[in-house]
Amino acid sequence: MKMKMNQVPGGEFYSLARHNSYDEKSLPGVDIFVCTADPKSEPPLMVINTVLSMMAHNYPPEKLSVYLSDDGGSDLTFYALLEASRFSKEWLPFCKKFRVEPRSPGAYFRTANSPPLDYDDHDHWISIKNLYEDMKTRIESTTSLGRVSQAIRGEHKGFREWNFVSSKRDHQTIVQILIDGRDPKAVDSEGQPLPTVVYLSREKRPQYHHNYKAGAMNALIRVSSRISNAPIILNVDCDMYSNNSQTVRDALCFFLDEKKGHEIAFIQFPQAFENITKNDIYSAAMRISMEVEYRGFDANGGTFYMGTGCFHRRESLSGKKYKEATKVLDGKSKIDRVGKVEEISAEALEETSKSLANCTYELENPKWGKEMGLMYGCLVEDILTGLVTQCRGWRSMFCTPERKAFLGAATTTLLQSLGQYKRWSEGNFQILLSRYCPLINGVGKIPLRLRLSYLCFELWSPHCMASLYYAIVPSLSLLRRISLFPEMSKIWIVPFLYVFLANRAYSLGEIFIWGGTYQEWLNDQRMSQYRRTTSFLFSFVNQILRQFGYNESAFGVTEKVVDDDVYKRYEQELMEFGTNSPMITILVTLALINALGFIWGLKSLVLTEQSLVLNPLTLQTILGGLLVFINLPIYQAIFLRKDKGRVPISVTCQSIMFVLVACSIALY
Ligand SMILES: O=c1ccn([C@@H]2O[C@H](COP(=O)(O)OP(=O)(O)O[C@H]3O[C@H](CO)[C@@H](O)[C@H](O)[C@H]3O)[C@@H](O)[C@H]2O)c(=O)[nH]1
Ligand SMILES: [Mn+2]
Repeated sequence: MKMKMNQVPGGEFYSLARHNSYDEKSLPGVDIFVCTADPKSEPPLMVINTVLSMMAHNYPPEKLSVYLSDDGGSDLTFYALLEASRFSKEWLPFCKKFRVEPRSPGAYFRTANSPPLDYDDHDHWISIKNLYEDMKTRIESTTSLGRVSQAIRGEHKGFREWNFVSSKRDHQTIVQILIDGRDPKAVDSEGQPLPTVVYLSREKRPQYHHNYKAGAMNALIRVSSRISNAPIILNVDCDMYSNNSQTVRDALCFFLDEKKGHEIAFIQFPQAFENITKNDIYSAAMRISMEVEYRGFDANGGTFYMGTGCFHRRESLSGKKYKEATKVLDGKSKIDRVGKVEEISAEALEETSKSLANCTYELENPKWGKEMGLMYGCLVEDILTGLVTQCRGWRSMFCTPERKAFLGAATTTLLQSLGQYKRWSEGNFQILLSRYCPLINGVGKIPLRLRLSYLCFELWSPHCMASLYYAIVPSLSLLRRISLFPEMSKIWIVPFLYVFLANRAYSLGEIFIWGGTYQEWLNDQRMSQYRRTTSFLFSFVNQILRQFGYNESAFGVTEKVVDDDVYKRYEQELMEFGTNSPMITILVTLALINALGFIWGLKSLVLTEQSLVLNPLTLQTILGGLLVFINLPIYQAIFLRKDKGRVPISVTCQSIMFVLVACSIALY
């Protein structure tokens, strides 16, 4: 089910051109939430580049507020945001003047080395670039120092809050309004109003569960409702900068549609990444998912919420059912300065909104995380929240404009990628086993085909069983010449060959149609196999243990930076195995078992008189050969590579032990 851009089932929505004719004054406010969790894994410079790109959307600034949620509770991030709020005074007019795209200064200056030819204001361009470079140097040196100097601390009252912060997991709520959109003095260098910018670090205490990103989002929803209370919320991960300044208007085309707009709870833009290598070695771009599967999902009754690049109607996040929705979005903004200045000062506003982000708030209001806001207790809080919203009667949409709306950082090492898939598959499996299981809970609420679409993801984890079976049993059986498949001459071979060949041909065709390479397809096949035998296995076991109360789930934040030499290998598309980890040990063990099985299989094929067609081990040996082919990068990393990304000797030794055990069990 392939659909072109914004092609909506039923086609009830108007075209994107509509936003040009919309009355600017009546546009609704938009609150943008950026989440960050750790200044080490998510460098403050990257975070503020995302914030700046969000501020620079082509949208009336008095209707825009950007909130940064910092679960790292770090003054380094606060400092970077302070720098960004100052720089925005130059950056926003600059973006307008030079029609900059993308509006993340980091991304823009990485590619644009000189001013666009049709502008003669060369000096202005250079001066802004220098301003950015200086800011970058200051932020990076402070970050690498690991603390904010006394001189800088004197620059803003907000730093005083860190006198009371004992650690990332133990501190009070910090709310700092760095740019107060209501303040007539909050203007850029051209005298135009600036969007509101707020730093939030919710309270954390060791005795209270903080519910990871879902907890952060819920604190943001409440604090923003006190400060700007825009009816539309956009949320992005801190690495996902805006690549298209029109995106807010694109999304509003749907929300503001007179006939159907009020039905929509959220509009999801695809995830896209700026650091994908030519052949996408870790299959991180998810090309086919984004281009084909998610559009099909949408056609099946609604897209799912991917946690980033998603616009929400605030009402739908406050637990309202679709039936209770208001029809018209409020065009008035709390931050409207036309004619009035709200009586309450920024300091007072900070004070009163703080309690909304305290740990005890949710104890007194236990509906949060269950009926209100994002859902708690699931490693894919986004998917579950989207599903629950759809079950409350709301619609959702997948919006895929030609120019990518947001660009983020894809994982750049094997372990990062496997770890991310572990979290995703575990979260999805959690949903399957929970009372929200769409197959049961969705009955009468969402269409069967949408329920089945969710199921494809929810069954990832249990899939490990089949994959492990095929990766282990046929190879070990070859050692004892036990035949598992029919002979090539028998008719029963047909279903096996059909399933195998049809699936490969189909996926290869798909990749080609959507502009991929053969090597990319191969990498995708390889990564699927690696994920199934590691990520899915771990998530499966974890979740089963959790069912019996033995395990707690933790949201491990994906590293967004790696060492230079690791990154160099990523760019050369060399797989990174250089860490001592159970996942790598499993991959190496399986690869060695496959190699042994294949060699034994070949030997027995060669040594017998029987023709290949009649030999009962032929298909099994071919399967072994394919597995060996899939595992080639692993053999290289064990035996041939010398760089730091090779398989560590200790991992190889451990794996050999496991292989010996497996072979002895098989042989005796
Ligand atoms: O306790 C936490 C943990 C994470 N985050 C933020 O959540 C975002 C996503 O985390 P990341 O480590 O980048 O995970 P990914 O696997 O890349 O995230 C995908 O999958 C998650 C669910 O597993 C969704 O929440 C994300 O939006 C989606 O992009 C980042 O901005 C983090 O700063 C928090 O704010 N608090
Ligand atoms: Mn991420």
